[in-house]
Amino acid sequence: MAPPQGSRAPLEFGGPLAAAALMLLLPVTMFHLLLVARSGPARLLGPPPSLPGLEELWSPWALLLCLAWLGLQAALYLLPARKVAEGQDLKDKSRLRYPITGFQALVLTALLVGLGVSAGLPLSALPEMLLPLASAATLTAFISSLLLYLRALVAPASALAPGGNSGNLIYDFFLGRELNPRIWLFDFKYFCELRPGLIGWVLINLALLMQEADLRGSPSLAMWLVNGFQLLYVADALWYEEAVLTTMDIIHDGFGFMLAFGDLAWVPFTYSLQAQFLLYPPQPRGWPLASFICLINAVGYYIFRGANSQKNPFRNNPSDPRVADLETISTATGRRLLVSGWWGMVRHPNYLGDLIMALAWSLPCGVFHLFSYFYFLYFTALLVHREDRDERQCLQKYGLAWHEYSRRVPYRIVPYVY
Ligand SMILES: NC(=O)C1=CN([C@@H]2O[C@H](COP(=O)(O)OP(=O)(O)OC[C@H]3O[C@@H](n4cnc5c(N)ncnc54)[C@H](OP(=O)(O)O)[C@@H]3O)[C@@H](O)[C@H]2O)C=CC1
Ligand SMILES: CC(C)CCC[C@@H](C)[C@H]1CC=C2C3=C(CC[C@@]21C)[C@@]1(C)CC[C@H](O)C(C)(C)[C@@H]1CC3
Repeated sequence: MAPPQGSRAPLEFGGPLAAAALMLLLPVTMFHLLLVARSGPARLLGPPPSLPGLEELWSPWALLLCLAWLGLQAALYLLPARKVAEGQDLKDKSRLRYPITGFQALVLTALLVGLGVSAGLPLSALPEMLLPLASAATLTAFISSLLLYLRALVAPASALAPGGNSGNLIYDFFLGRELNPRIWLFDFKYFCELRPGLIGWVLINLALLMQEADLRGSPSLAMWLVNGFQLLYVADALWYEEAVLTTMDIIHDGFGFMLAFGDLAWVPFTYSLQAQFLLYPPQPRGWPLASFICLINAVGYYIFRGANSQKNPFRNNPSDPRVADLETISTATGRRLLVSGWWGMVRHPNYLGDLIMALAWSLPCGVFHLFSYFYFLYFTALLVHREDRDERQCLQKYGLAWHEYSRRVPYRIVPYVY
């Protein structure tokens, strides 16, 4: 049921036609990249590799593995939580509760995988299954989005997201209609955003590292770097799990195809492209270069973590001693905006740190292969677009106060550049 005329949010992502195109283009791009990655010298802009047969693209075992993975992560989500956090205020001023079990899920998954490998589980065979696994994840995302769309038909208007309820079936299916679809404490969007895809990503990376060890006797330094950096990123996301409750995806976006596909398929299969790339050909890296790349990653992480660790406590409790000294401006909504610290440097310091890390993840693959920079290029486009969406949402929320913030902090992501 669409909200009454007049209360509809402006269409984002280019409207229904672009949403339809994206629903086709995103899976096609993902499969293209997976095929290119295993085709020897991986060329991003080269001719598409020949299409594999159906038996290479689909396997019922891969679907079973995918569902078992989701089942395992769901079971770990439901384990007794070290903490139950509250989300931000909803329209009716109530707050939802979220179990904080992400890091524990990562550690338990690592223990289970460790036990499995020592009992003979052939983890290094996983990369051979990436294509059918990606097909299974795409199908799961598609069916989940369909069920979520149907569920939203009977949801009360108060449960719907600000966007994603235009009345256009394709657009709403893509963006997602319900803001927080959940059954009791099991919140589907929160679960998918942080668990199966992120933990699946580092598991694929680990399997690629083990495959490289099988192929060459030991993993290369470049492979260690990519694995280490990305494990740090995922472990950080799960350690600071609560911080995801103040992100745009949880507060603003509905749960539809974009996030379901993004979380379940796009993240594990395209975010692991650098490790996939590193299997062919070997990329010898010396320690001086490796140390420099580590330094770039450390700078990115420092900015990313610093910025998110200022915004999140501030949003939960503005008088939190960690942020109480920061300068703020008031807004007509009663909420304040940080104008000093990281948020006084640019308007999206967390994006800046994230982008610097993205660069550090590609550098171990060398500078001659555009393919290994796919993540960096895609991520730059994603964050520039996301920043633009957020800017419009904040302008709508905070009006004059946002203009004042933009005047005081004129750069969006990169100081003196953008
Ligand atoms: N690896 C990946 O694929 C991706 C990673 N990310 C990362 O996820 C994280 C979250 O991103 P995202 O949700 O887009 O953005 P933010 O975490 O920056 O959240 C934006 C919101 O923060 C609040 N805000 C903005 N400016 C201020 C300020 N000066 N003071 C206080 N609050 C402010 C506003 O919400 P309000 O005022 O209503 O609280 C705004 O809508 C980022 O670190 C990003 O890099 C994001 C996308 C993809
Ligand atoms: C496929 C489409 C083009 C877009 C899909 C976008 C999604 C892949 C991303 C949207 C926001 C995300 C976030 C993270 C992962 C990628 C998606 C789901 C995040 C969980 C990564 C780890 C970070 O520490 C974070 C801040 C917790 C991120 C939150 C946003």
